[in-house]
Amino acid sequence: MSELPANDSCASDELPSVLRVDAAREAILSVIQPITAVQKSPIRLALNHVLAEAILSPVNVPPFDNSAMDGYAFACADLKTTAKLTMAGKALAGQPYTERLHAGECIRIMTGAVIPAGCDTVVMQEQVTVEDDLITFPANVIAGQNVRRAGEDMAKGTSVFEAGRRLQAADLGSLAAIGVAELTTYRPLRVAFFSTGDELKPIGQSLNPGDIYDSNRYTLFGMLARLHVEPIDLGVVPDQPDALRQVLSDAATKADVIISSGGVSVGEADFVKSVLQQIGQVNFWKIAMKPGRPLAFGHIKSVPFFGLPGNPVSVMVTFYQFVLPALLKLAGQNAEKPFHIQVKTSESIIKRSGRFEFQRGIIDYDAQGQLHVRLAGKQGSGILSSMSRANCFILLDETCQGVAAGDTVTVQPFAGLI
Ligand SMILES: Nc1nc2c(c(=O)[nH]1)N[C@H]1C(S)=C(S)[C@@H](COP(=O)(O)OP(=O)(O)OC[C@H]3O[C@@H](n4cnc5c(N)ncnc54)[C@H](O)[C@@H]3O)O[C@H]1N2
Ligand code: MOO
Repeated sequence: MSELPANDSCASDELPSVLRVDAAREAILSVIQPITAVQKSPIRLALNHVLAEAILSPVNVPPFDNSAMDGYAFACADLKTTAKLTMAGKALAGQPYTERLHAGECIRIMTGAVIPAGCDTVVMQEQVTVEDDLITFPANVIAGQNVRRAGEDMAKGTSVFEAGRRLQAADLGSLAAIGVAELTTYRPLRVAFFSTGDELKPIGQSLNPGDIYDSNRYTLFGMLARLHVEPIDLGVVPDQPDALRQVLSDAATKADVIISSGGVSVGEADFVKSVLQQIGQVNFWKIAMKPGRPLAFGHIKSVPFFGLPGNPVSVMVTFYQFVLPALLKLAGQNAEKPFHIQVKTSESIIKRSGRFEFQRGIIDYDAQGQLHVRLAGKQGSGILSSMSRANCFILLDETCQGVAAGDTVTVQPFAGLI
């Protein structure tokens, strides 16, 4: 691999006493205690909530054996001696056939209708010949075909969901299917967040020389909004220790977790670490990663605090890699393995050893229909547009010294948060 790009915002890779990415994540998770406060809510309002109770099915789903096809139901044994059966009645979904079935008879049946007593098999109507009430069946009918068994989806008394599950759309349907109207879930996390920096202006105001618009509060808001949290937007805090102290102390009285962006490096206006040290505790503040090396993690009283770096890509990467797993654990959600896949890269990737890199990539199909990944443009930690273009992180570990086109790399697809 040749030279690094000139606009690399993290040029020095040789800083001492930095934590590895996995060690930092473990250190964070080891001090996060899940909340215990719960609430009851109707299932529709529980979408995206974390279940605080295990759910066993009180019923069978489906509740009865029923037809998977529009067609004819009968006792399969009857077809041993004849291919023709006489239609004796009709069963529709919600309108069961209740008479007794005699030998040599079949029932016209619709999808979802109860399988009448005495029947065990259904043939779809396209496969029979109908002459008035006489139905001729094909050969090779298999006993039990097209019958959906009672409880085959969710059996009475068995586990449907474990506590700690974050409820998805399909789950709401499953809960409705077993007749559950209300649930106990953990209450939403209260997440306070703010930006720091004298250069930051809120959108709607005009920019003076040296000013930029505050974008981090919007990316943070967007990622938090995808989770089930109560966001507490504390705005932009100037680069003044007193102001920071005030905002942080106040946030610790009302939030379950506090997130800031900016002011964590070594510049003359970077006060986050020193203020955290005064009013709380700094657990660590440097990680061997790019982007996102300066990340102050600590707590104020018992409230975890994440001081994310100010660069717009760094804020998103560190949120995804550290804040997200912490928020999920804090919210009571069961841990999940990160979803990583191996994909060929269609271009070479520049990387020097030392730090774990999260480059922004696009997983796509090439002209031959093969899955591949390519870079989502420039990789500087200020290139926020690369996050909008990307659909995954390309994970390059500390020892990697660049990747050639055609090599296989590990990618982490964005999971609906970015
Ligand atoms: N001498 C050193 N300088 C820097 C180092 C270092 O190790 N030694 N690390 C660099 C790295 S890597 C990063 S990342 C940044 C992180 O610094 P801070 O967290 O103190 O961030 P700021 O200096 O406040 O801002 C960095 C950059 O991002 C812009 N920014 C900040 N907040 C926002 C916002 N809310 N919306 C949009 N853009 C924002 C800010 O204007 C700066 O351009 O430090 C490097 N320096
Ligand atoms: O550019 Mo720094 O490593 O982004 O976080």
